[in-house]
Amino acid sequence: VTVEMKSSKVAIVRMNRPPVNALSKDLMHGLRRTICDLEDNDVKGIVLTSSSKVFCAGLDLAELLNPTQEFVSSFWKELQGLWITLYSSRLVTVAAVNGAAPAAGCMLALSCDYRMMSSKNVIGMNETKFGLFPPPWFVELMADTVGRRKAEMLLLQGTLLSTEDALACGMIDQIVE
Ligand SMILES: CCCCC/C=C\CCCC/C=C/C(=O)SCCNC(=O)CCNC(=O)[C@H](O)C(C)(C)COP(=O)(O)OP(=O)(O)OC[C@H]1O[C@@H](n2cnc3c(N)ncnc32)[C@H](O)[C@@H]1OP(=O)(O)O
Repeated sequence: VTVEMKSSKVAIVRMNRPPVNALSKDLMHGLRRTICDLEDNDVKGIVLTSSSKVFCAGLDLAELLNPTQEFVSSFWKELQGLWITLYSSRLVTVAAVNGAAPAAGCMLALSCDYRMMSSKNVIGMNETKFGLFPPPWFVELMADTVGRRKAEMLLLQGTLLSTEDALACGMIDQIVE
C-alpha cells in the first residue's frame, strides 16, 4: 500500500500488489493499518485506488487454496477487520475504481462514501458464478447501495456490471475518464 498526500488533509491510498491487487491477508492488514494511521494523523479524507490497471480482483484465491484452519480463521478476521475499519472510518472515503472490481473488490468500493469509476470496467459481486455466496455483510452493503430487490437479482446471478450500468443503478456515483 502506498500513500501520497495531496494536501495535509487528503491522502491517495493506492493498492500496489501486482498484477491484480488480490486481497491477501497481508494486503488487507496493510490497508487497515494505513487507514488507522491516517485517522490518527488528522487527515480528513482518502481516495482509495490502485496503482495498476485492475482496482482489486477480490480475495486472493491462491492464498485460500488448501489453507489450514488457523490461516482461514486469521484471513477471515483480517477481512472483517478491514471492512469494519473502512466502512466505519471517520474519514471521508472515496473509491476511485480505475479497473475491474469483482467480489471483495466491489466490497471495498461499496464500503466507501463515494464511488467514481473509469469507463470500460466492471464491478459487482460474482461469487455465485463460482459456487459461493457472499457473506451477509457484503449482501447488506449491496442492498444499502442499490436497493434490496436489485441486490437480490445481482447477487443471485453473480452479475458484473459495466461502468455505465453501475452508474444507472446507483452502484457508483460518477464516471471519470
Ligand atoms: C477465508 C475463508 C474462505 C472460505 C470461503 C467461504 C465463503 C465465501 C466467501 C466469498 C467471498 C469471496 C470474495 C472474493 O473476492 S473471491 C475472488 C473473486 N474474484 C474474481 O472472480 C476475479 C477473478 N479475476 C479476474 O476476473 C481477472 O483476473 C481480472 C481481475 C478481471 C483481471 O484480468 P486480467 O487483467 O486479464 O488479468 P488475468 O486474469 O490474466 O490475471 C493475472 C494474474 O492474476 C491472477 N488472479 C486474478 N484474480 C485473482 C484472485 N482473485 N486471486 C488470486 N490470483 C488472481 C491470475 O490467476 C493471473 O495469474 P497468473 O499470471 O499467474 O496466471
